[in-house]
Amino acid sequence: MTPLKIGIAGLGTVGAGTARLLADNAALIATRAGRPITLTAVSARDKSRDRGIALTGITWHDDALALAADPNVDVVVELIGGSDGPAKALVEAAIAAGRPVVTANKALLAIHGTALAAAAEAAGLPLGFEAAVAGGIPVIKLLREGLAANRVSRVAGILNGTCNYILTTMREEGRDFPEVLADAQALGYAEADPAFDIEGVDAAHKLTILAALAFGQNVDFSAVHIEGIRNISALDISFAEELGYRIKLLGIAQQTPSGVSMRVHPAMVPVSKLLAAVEGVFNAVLMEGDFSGPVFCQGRGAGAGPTASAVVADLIDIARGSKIPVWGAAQAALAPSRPVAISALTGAYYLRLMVTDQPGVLADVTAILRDHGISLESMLQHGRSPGEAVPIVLVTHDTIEAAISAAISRIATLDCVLETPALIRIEPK
Ligand SMILES: NC(=O)c1ccc[n+]([C@@H]2O[C@H](COP(=O)([O-])OP(=O)(O)OC[C@H]3O[C@@H](n4cnc5c(N)ncnc54)[C@H](O)[C@@H]3O)[C@@H](O)[C@H]2O)c1
Ligand SMILES: N[C@@H](CCO)C(=O)O
Ligand code: NA
Repeated sequence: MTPLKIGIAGLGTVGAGTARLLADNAALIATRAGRPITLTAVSARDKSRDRGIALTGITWHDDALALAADPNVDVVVELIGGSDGPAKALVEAAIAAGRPVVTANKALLAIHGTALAAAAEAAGLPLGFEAAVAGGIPVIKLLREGLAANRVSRVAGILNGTCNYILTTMREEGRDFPEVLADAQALGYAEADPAFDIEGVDAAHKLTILAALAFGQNVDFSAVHIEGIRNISALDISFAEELGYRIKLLGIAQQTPSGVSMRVHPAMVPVSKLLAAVEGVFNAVLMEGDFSGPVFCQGRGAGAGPTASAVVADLIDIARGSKIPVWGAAQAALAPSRPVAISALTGAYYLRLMVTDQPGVLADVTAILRDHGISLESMLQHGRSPGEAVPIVLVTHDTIEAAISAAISRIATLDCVLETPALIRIEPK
């Protein structure tokens, strides 16, 4: 059978992992794809680096753009990364040259996904991106194909392996944030700039992609409310535990009467929920279809093996001649997104204050909450240290975010409040 010839740009964690998988499972892949999938060309920065993969007989291009024009390449696999620059130029050039593209680049798709899909559709070419969201979990296929008959009301997930690994390790081992981040980088989980992980941007790229598929809308990264995990302290992790929650960085896209609300932020997840038990580098996504009911999937969200698994799944689809629309419907059928402001969100909140331990503090704080119509479910304070700084935790009943934000702005100005208050949204029980 004629092989499908692959050119890979970028031989880092994912690129080298993909080359390894194509070699190690070649016979099985050929059987399932109906023909061999063969690596014929690569482009990377450093030709002399040992990546543990054999590159003999494979064409080396110093310029990744040359892959798009190489007559010995049928499919271009973009594993460089970055929303613009060489990754975007390569994907555009490959489509213009009539080559299908597979990419793991969520930043590129979240920002330029509409234009790239339009170009691919006009050229009648597949554009695969299973690896871009939740690594080895086949969540793109699940939403676009498995749940294609459903009206989806909500997608919620743990979408960043680095953050979940950091939060899990901080809780289990009581280690500090920077030290655990260095581990995640060494394991190949983090983005080239790990700020994308810890600031929630990477999870927001992935949520943008999931929301486009789930709600039949164009990608709209700018509509996502984004908060990362930089300010999550060991103190909040331990209070969460005491209250029966785990702190997770969640990405949530939800249909509301006024549009699709999209947000990424740390959340207190009740320990009884499936998402609370997803630990380490694992990702998970919970989807609600009107006929399917809830669908939950879990797997490794980052790292060479899981991500390569998703890249090669897309290559097998292409070898099989699959013709699935990039975003699950013709480009013309997709709607613009209708963003919903975070201030309109309703839910319960965890509020932790560092205050001076003195009479009247709680009365001042609760008076402000009362003035904003916010009622309390519970309160925690441990021990007494008169005149010293102590943490107090307040858990609210459901309230509108605009009210709690306004209340916190006032609480932060009280003399007895010593630090910026910590506010964490609570997922429903
Ligand atoms: N690491 C993961 O777990 C993971 C998981 C899912 C998706 N991704 C995505 O996969 C892509 C690659 O990530 P990675 O972790 O392998 O990154 P990486 O930094 O390990 O690898 C990227 C490689 O691209 C090379 N490169 C840079 N500019 C180039 C150019 N102009 N031409 C050719 N090569 C060039 C770099 O030298 C580097 O080796 C990114 O889009 C990332 O977001 C990564
Ligand atoms: N940096 C990403 C890689 C997987 O997309 C993560 O940690 O989840
Ligand atoms: Na995936």
